[in-house]
Amino acid sequence: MIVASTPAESELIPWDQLTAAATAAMRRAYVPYSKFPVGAAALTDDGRIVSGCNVENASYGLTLCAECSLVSQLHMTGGGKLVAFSCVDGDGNTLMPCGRCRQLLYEFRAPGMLLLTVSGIKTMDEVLPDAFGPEHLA
Ligand SMILES: O=c1ccn([C@H]2C[C@H](O)[C@@H](CO)O2)c(=O)[nH]1
Ligand SMILES: [Zn+2]
Repeated sequence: MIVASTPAESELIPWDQLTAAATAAMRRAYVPYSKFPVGAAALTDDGRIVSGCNVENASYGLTLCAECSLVSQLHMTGGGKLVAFSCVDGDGNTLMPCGRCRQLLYEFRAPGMLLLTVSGIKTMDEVLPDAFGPEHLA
């Protein structure tokens, strides 16, 4: 199992590989409305890289963020938890996951999951403090 529990351990994460996978996924985006392609990639706790792109819809609110597609791929390719996450826009620049996607990622985080953000490598707790999760369901 791969676990990087603090930002100090982030050198264990193949960030370049994740960003390359996110960029490849971004090129598959379906974005006729926003024209804003997004790609996301994550390392799983058994060493896979899963990725996703945004898929928009004529009913704009039904748009799937890249992270939705990533979580779907996580399950379709064997499940597990996410150890590290990276997300890019159409220029290949690091992008912050939206609020809804932070919640999606929280559900499938491995302990100590790290995110590459516009302001450096952060923990899930830093980007979604005091999160609601399955542990709160009685
Ligand atoms: O974390 C995010 C933020 C935005 N988008 C997509 C949704 C929409 O298609 C486009 C513009 O918001 O970017 C994502 O895929 N992930
Ligand atoms: Zn989102």
